[in-house]
Amino acid sequence: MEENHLFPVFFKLNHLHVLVVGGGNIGHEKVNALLENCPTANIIVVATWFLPELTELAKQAPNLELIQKAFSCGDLLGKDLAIAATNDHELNRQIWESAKCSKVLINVADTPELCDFYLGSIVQKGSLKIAISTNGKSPTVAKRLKQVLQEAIPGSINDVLDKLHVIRDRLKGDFTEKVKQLNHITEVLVKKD
Ligand SMILES: C[C@@]1(CC(=O)O)C2=NC(=C\c3[nH]c(c(CCC(=O)O)c3CC(=O)O)Cc3[nH]c(c(CC(=O)O)c3CCC(=O)O)/C=C3\N/C(=C\2)[C@@H](CCC(=O)O)[C@]3(C)CC(=O)O)/[C@H]1CCC(=O)O
Ligand SMILES: NC(=O)c1ccc[n+]([C@@H]2O[C@H](COP(=O)([O-])OP(=O)(O)OC[C@H]3O[C@@H](n4cnc5c(N)ncnc54)[C@H](O)[C@@H]3O)[C@@H](O)[C@H]2O)c1
Repeated sequence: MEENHLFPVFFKLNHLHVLVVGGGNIGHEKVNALLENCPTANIIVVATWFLPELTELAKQAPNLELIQKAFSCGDLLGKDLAIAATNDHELNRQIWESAKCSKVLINVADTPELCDFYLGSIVQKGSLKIAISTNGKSPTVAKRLKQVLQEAIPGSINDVLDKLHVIRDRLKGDFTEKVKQLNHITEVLVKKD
């Protein structure tokens, strides 16, 4: 069976600066995904035109800026992550090349082979977040699995996390002892009977 070699991490987008090139359907979809996860994400979108939905989003999101212009290499200055989401395949490749020169991690929406990272399908229940990837094979299956998990995981998981957080802060003793106690308290979560 082919393995998925992607390494998942959870970025703090309010600590980073993201450039999105393209403000059409996919640019809008990607910005929406970023903001749903982090409403205060620092995002600049550069595009020759914008979907009205994006213009609306920019009125609400405090750190989302839209700049109407054609892409130039300088747009990557000071950015940590970039998403190339224009409808011009050759331009997306040029944006990738510029990002590589600037050591900016990039997602090229129409070319998975060029992506340094993929966006995942995200399940959210309060503090809990699960990211799903199909190795780029079927984003639609990722979306469906998200729906299944969103239904299956009870909302009460957030109370469990809040309580465990309090207990974790209160536990005394050395690290090994803490781990032992936390494993004991949470045993019930994996017990089958
Ligand atoms: C998970 C999600 C996250 C997000 O975007 O936020 C995401 N795509 C979503 C939806 C979606 N994307 C597409 C459809 C149409 C049906 C279909 O093609 O299946 C639908 C379904 C829909 O919209 O209903 C089309 C599509 N997608 C890519 C290509 C290019 C190609 O494959 O060549 C094309 C063809 C374009 C064309 O044909 O022109 C590429 C990628 N899409 C990824 C992520 C990365 C792989 C993730 C993984 O490992 O599974 C990767 C590799 C790169 C990236 O974009 O990061 C989000 C689910 C949102 C949710 O959870 O609700
Ligand atoms: N990864 C995914 O999830 C996914 C899903 C579907 C489609 N796609 C791919 O995404 C791409 C974009 O599709 P779309 O529907 O958003 O296109 P679109 O036509 O809706 O939008 C194109 C955007 O690119 C901008 N643009 C074009 N030339 C530019 C330039 N020189 N400088 C700056 N901005 C420029 C336009 O201003 C516009 O905002 C397509 O290639 C499609 O194959 C990816």
